[in-house]
Amino acid sequence: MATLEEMRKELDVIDGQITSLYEKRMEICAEVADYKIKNGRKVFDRTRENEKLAAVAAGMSTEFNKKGIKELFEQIMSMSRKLQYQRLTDAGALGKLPFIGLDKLDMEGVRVVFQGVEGANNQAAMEQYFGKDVNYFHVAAFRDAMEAIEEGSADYAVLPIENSSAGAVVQVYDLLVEFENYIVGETVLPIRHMLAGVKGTTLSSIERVYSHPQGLMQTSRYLDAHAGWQQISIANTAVAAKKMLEDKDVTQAAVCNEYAANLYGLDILARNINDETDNSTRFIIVTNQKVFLKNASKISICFEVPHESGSLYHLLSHFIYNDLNMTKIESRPVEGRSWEYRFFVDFEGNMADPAVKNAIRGLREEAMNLKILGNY
Ligand SMILES: C=C(O[C@@H]1C=C(C(=O)O)C=C[C@H]1O)C(=O)O
Repeated sequence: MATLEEMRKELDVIDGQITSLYEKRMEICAEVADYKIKNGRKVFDRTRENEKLAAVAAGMSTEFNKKGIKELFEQIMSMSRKLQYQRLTDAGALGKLPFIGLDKLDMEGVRVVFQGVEGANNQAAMEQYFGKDVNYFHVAAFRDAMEAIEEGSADYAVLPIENSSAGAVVQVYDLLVEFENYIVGETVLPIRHMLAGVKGTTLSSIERVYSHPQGLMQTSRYLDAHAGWQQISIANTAVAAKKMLEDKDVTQAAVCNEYAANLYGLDILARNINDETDNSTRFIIVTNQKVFLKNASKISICFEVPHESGSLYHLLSHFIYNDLNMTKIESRPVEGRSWEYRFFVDFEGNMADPAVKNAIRGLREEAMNLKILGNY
């Protein structure tokens, strides 16, 4: 039997042949790219790739090798496509993305919509982004806010997209797909619960505490330590704060944010009483124009993947290959197609950057229904 050293020498010879054949193959792929640039052909040809996979598998004698050679050729062809996208980018053949770059967002005299009532966290987020003097109105549902910007009764909507402890606001993700509206900004609001009452209220005068069930739950450690306080659920934290102002009763207090406490002229009796100290919500700023800030640094996209093994893996390779840092991935069911998913990906980058154009080009050809949700 051959020694390990002898077997390794044999492998080295074979690997030398594979590597030089790989280089030769890639040179031809570069010529294919030039042909495609000249003739306006797409890089990705799924039929040709499937035929190739079947052909290489047919040449194998065992099931194990059939599977292995297919995996290997999937990788080889994926590299071939990436080389071709690169050449298309270098040749300036990527075309323009249908988004207009702006130096700054139009903030003059704009009208902003948020969902909820006066004093809601959505309003606090809006003021954090647009300033206190902004012209605004509020609506009952997230969908109403999307409709308001789509039809132009508002220029921007402020919508919660993700909470640091509760996770994604899934309705907003689905609405971003449904509406032709785009993300142009984001703002993160710390959610801090306060105990607030009308002037004269003290910790010892309180008998009842009102808040949204979430507000009561998120502050249960603090509230439960006061055995004599009855905890009562109410529509939301801002409504609880408003009730304190209306009732002017020192035997009751509200769990609400500082913004609502100030809005309704309440005294804050205890600050930051939430069990989790680091509780914040990320809000997006949405408009109906396809615009992006020239200094934008984050892109949100979504796409559906073909129902085949390895398809998400292949699509995500466009980020890795183009050195783009993915910051978030979320999935949602595709309506009307049970067990199929739409993926939402956030990554760092600007649309004017060739690496981004390159990745988007690849994703657009290889994924289904790619949508750029915004660059901000
Ligand atoms: C090289 C081509 O481009 C792509 C890459 C392929 C490959 O590397 O074999 C096959 C089909 C295309 O998706 C081609 O169109 O032939």
